[in-house]
Amino acid sequence: MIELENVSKNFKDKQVIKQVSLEIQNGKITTIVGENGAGKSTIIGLICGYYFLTSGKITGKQVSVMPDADNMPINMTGHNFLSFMCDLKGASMQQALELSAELGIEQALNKKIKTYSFGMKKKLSFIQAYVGESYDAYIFDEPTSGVDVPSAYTMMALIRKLKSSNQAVLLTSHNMDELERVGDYFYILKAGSIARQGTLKEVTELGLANRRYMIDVSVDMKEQLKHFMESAGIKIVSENESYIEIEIMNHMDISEIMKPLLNADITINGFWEERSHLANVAF
Ligand SMILES: Nc1ncnc2c1ncn2[C@@H]1O[C@H](COP(=O)(O)OP(=O)(O)OP(=O)(O)O)[C@@H](O)[C@H]1O
Repeated sequence: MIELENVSKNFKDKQVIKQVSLEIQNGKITTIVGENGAGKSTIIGLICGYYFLTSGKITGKQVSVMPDADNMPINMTGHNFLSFMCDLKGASMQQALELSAELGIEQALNKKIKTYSFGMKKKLSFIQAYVGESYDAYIFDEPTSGVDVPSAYTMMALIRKLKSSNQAVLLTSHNMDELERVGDYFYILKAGSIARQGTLKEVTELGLANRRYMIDVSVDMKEQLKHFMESAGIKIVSENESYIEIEIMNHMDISEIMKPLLNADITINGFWEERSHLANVAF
């Protein structure tokens, strides 16, 4: 677990991180979301001790990090680099080799890193960050940028494994779908400050007084469904060919509508709560 309390950072006279407080808890994937220049990498740099704090406090500093920047020893082979990192971290080379196979770079390990593609270097960097135990947190700064889709999925599955073994993980990415799939807790960073934080459900709430649900209904049953809702006093806020959107008061339990609806013999194909997407609230 790592905790930041009121952390600020100035570069010369420019304050780029402003009173940021956040927690990277064990057994959770914590994410920082924000546009280019919002301050994500600077926060990671502060946690890792690359930069001095201007003010505030950070508790827990044993981190294993996959940095965003490409700063690998390009004249080493991938194998030598991993072996060096495993020695340094007291980690298992066997695990590093297994991860190399999972990410499809095992054939390239005998070659020098300078011959690697961008994505291959990212994979190598991911592996060196992943191996080893007993860290306060594992930090992955944009691990999947420039990585092919299957490998990005593999990386996310591996990160989930860290979470399952009760490790603390901090993840940044510009891929909102990816973050929505794996993130447990979100910090939305805007110009160096936390603008919003919470679970996906919390940060993407529409902020309306009432909740809205979309119902996908077969076309021939739509009128019947509308009639059902109107008789139950439920407001229909929009509709199209095969969907209706209803609004219910926040204090109302949706099962009060669902139970009688299931008994009403109306074929429902789908039912979900309308929420904003992470991208809508983050930018
Ligand atoms: N070493 C530095 N000296 C001066 N300013 C810096 C330094 N590093 C970062 N900055 C500034 O701090 C701000 C935050 O940058 P940072 O790299 O943390 O953003 P980011 O959210 O990681 O962006 P990206 O999504 O592009 O990676 C930017 O305005 C950047 O110009």
